[in-house]
Amino acid sequence: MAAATKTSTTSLAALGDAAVAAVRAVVAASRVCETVRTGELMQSMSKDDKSPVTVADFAAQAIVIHELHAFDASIPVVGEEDADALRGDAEEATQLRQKVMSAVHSLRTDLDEAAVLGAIDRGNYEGGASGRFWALDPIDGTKGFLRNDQYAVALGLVEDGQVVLGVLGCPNLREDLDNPESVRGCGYVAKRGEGCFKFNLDNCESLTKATVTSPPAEEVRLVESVETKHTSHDTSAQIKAAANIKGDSVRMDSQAKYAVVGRGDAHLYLRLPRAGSTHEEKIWDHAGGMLIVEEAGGRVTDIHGKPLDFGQGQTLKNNTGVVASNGVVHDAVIAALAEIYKN
Ligand SMILES: Nc1ncnc2c1ncn2[C@@H]1O[C@H](COP(=O)(O)O)[C@@H](O)[C@H]1OP(=O)(O)O
Ligand SMILES: [Mg+2]
Ligand SMILES: [Mg+2]
Ligand SMILES: [Mg+2]
Repeated sequence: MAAATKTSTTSLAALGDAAVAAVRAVVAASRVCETVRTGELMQSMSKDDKSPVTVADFAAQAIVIHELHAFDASIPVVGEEDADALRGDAEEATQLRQKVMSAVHSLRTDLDEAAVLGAIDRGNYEGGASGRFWALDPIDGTKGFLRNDQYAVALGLVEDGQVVLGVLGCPNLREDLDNPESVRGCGYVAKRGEGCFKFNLDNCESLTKATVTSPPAEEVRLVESVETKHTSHDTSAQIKAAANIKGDSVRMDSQAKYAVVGRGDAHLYLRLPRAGSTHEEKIWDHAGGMLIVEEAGGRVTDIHGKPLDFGQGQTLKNNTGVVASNGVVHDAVIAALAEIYKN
């Protein structure tokens, strides 16, 4: 890799106050998640939709929203979690609540139960096409987190339906996908019109520019979900063949997939609805990651080539699936998808 030049490094402060607040909040939450993942506080439960949520999801949402509120209390938050499961005297709720408090206190001893539950529940905004709001996934890829695999703390700032700031904390991601010895704990921040930057989660004040890369067909690498319910692996194999993409395929949980495309380690991320799926993608699953890839010089659309529409409430109801790429392979992939999905 080329040595850093003056133009390829910058300070977090140069991206402005909202970026500073967002990055510091994500870094703090990433720390708490790692404390839970590697310590004694892990507990998970199943939500109504059968997806898992853990002590760390709640603690991370509390930490991020507390910090964002201190930055600007007037900006509402669309967050994935709420505190219902932590309230009341039932044994499971009490146990979970105590562990969430211990997780938060590993970093912030000043927050009491009311502050923590209140912060979590402040993430109840419905979103929409006008005004500003944060979209927060306190742990994206909870299944990956539980497998000690990839997960991300993901945050986006949406302004009149457009993502203007994106931050990802990927505590279990190494700096180089091809080097298992490389440094672990990667952060990313993108500001609309100002580029995409990477940082080490241990030092978020110093940023290095991140850009997509465009290798020959033999080296174009696909990233896709580990979970077979989240994407069609069969269809992605067909797309690779049709679009002349010949590199390897890497399966990885969470928005870490956007991060590896944005930094140039992978070149195409496909999220392809399975036949008959009625799943609407949530805005917090894409807001942060999408801007990381776009500002790194890549392209992000749905499977029909339409831009993702973040102004429709909590879900991307006007979109189907996601294609994120280095830009160069994008049109061929969309053409191949049109052939496959017409049937
Ligand atoms: N049936 C589903 N189809 C697509 N995505 C899903 C589905 N169920 C949950 N998800 C969400 O998919 C994302 C992770 O998927 P992947 O790791 O495959 O990219 C997460 O945001 C997860 O939520 P969560 O934030 O609760 O982990
Ligand atoms: Mg979830
Ligand atoms: Mg998610
Ligand atoms: Mg989540």
